[in-house]
Amino acid sequence: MAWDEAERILSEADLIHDGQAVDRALDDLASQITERLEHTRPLILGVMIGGMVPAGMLLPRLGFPLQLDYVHATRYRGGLSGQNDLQWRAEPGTPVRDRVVLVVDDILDEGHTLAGIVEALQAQGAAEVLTAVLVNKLHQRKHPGLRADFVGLEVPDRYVFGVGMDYKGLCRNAPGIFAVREPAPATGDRAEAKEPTQ
Ligand SMILES: O=P(O)(O)OC[C@H]1O[C@H](OP(=O)(O)OP(=O)(O)O)[C@H](O)[C@@H]1O
Ligand code: HPA
Repeated sequence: MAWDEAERILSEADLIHDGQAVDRALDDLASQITERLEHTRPLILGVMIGGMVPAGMLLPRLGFPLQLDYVHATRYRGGLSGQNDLQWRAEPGTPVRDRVVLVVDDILDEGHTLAGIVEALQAQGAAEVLTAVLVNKLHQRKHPGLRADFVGLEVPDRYVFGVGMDYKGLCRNAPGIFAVREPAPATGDRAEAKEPTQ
């Protein structure tokens, strides 16, 4: 774990969206999701690990009956660049057949994670699969045609962390959304993430 490095990264990072902006975005997401899903008895699936923070902040803002479960699929696995394969660590425990499903994640970056999850849920017979992300990263490297149905905030094409998003497994608890100041490998870069020495 990169504890010393994370402390330095956190102290030098640029604040992109503060906690109040995050709260406003979650309020806005909640009203859009309510309008679309309140009569559908949806299954909400948080995407572990990062999605647990925005999902936990979003759910108390939803005032209609829903069911909560999770999936765990990871592409970055503690690094700063995504691997080609999406590694499944937990499929949904709740059957999705004929259900309206809302997948909640922290960030839509290149979109391969959400695309893989949506494809798996559709293959399992979900009636409809919708996606909500706290942040969408702005760049032109998206999985073809991939966009989230509900987006809270936009972030620039920099490595970001906070409100669920990690820097090498740490800093998910930062109360706003921060961008790493020092140059980091672009997330589209397939190079191995450099692990720090302790
Ligand atoms: O749009 P993409 O480029 O596919 O990246 C987005 C995904 O990457 C992160 O997950 P990660 O694999 O880092 O796992 P984590 O949730 O444990 O941080 C994030 O939580 C998204 O699920
Ligand atoms: O910029 C990012 N930050 C944290 N996790 C991520 N997963 C994909 N992109 C990012």
